[in-house]
Amino acid sequence: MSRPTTGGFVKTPGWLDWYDGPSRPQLALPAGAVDAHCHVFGPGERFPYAPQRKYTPCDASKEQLFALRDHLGFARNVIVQATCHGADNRALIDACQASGGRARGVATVQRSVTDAELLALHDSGVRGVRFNFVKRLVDFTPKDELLDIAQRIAPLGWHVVVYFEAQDLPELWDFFTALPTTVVVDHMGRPDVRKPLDGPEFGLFVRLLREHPNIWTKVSCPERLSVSGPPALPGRCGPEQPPYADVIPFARHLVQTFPDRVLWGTDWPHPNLKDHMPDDGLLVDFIPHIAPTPELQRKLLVDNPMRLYWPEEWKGD
Ligand SMILES: O=C(O)c1cc(C(=O)O)oc(=O)c1
Repeated sequence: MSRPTTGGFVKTPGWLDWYDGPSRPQLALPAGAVDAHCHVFGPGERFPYAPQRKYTPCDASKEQLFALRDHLGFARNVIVQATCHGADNRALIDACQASGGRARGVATVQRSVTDAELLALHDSGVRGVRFNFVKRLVDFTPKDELLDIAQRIAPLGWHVVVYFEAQDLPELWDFFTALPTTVVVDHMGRPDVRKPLDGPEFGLFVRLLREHPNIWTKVSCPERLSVSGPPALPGRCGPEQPPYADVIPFARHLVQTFPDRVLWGTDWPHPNLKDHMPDDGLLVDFIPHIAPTPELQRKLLVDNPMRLYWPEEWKGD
């Protein structure tokens, strides 16, 4: 079934809609598990997409996100502002407010944001800002503006989420390591998984985390990073043939080396995929391949996101 986009918007040609009727995961998620990277899109008629966006998605509402959360067995969501909404955080705020405390948000703000606006975002559940360096998604923002924003949000106890491609890390290194907050790197810094795990490119990323204890990463989006599959689709993968096998060594290395600084998320509704749309239930079943023990799974899915997003409720040590 083709998903609509409302409000007079037209989906980007070739747009892949999110997967209809995902399977129920075989993995029994630990109690209180958090999907720490997902988005809401619109609906466009209520929350229009930003004029400067680089793509127009199908709508993906908060009700649909919360239904997926319950179906997969997650307790909570961290909703990350998608670039198609620019710095207009209304859809994100609406979703956080409607969640009954079960969703936190990562917003996108401009330098012109006022202190009162930041406090209102905090009251809605926002706990971080996102800086995006992926050229196909955003126009360039000068680094001094971003640093200014980071300095403004630091006193609120917020963190910075960054999204970039592996080949751009050398140029971004000094900026990232100067940030005054916890820094969370989206999607493992997008490694090229055809390159060796112990090669210079991924090695630089591992060094970034090793030398900077304030830097965390999301071991998410194998469906974006995989080159040789197989995809997380019914009949295409299984216990003997895990999905996205070429991504597993990279993600597992990060989980095992930095078990207290990794997060996991579905990335639903999976913007801009070109090849296939994963079954989100099978994506959850990918987790044991990268976090092979119950303890690693608990840190990845409960302890770490709770410590970062719900510290007042986190009872761990
Ligand atoms: O790779 C992407 O296309 C992508 C886009 C967005 C966004 O548009 O915000 O977020 C993501 O996490 C990933």
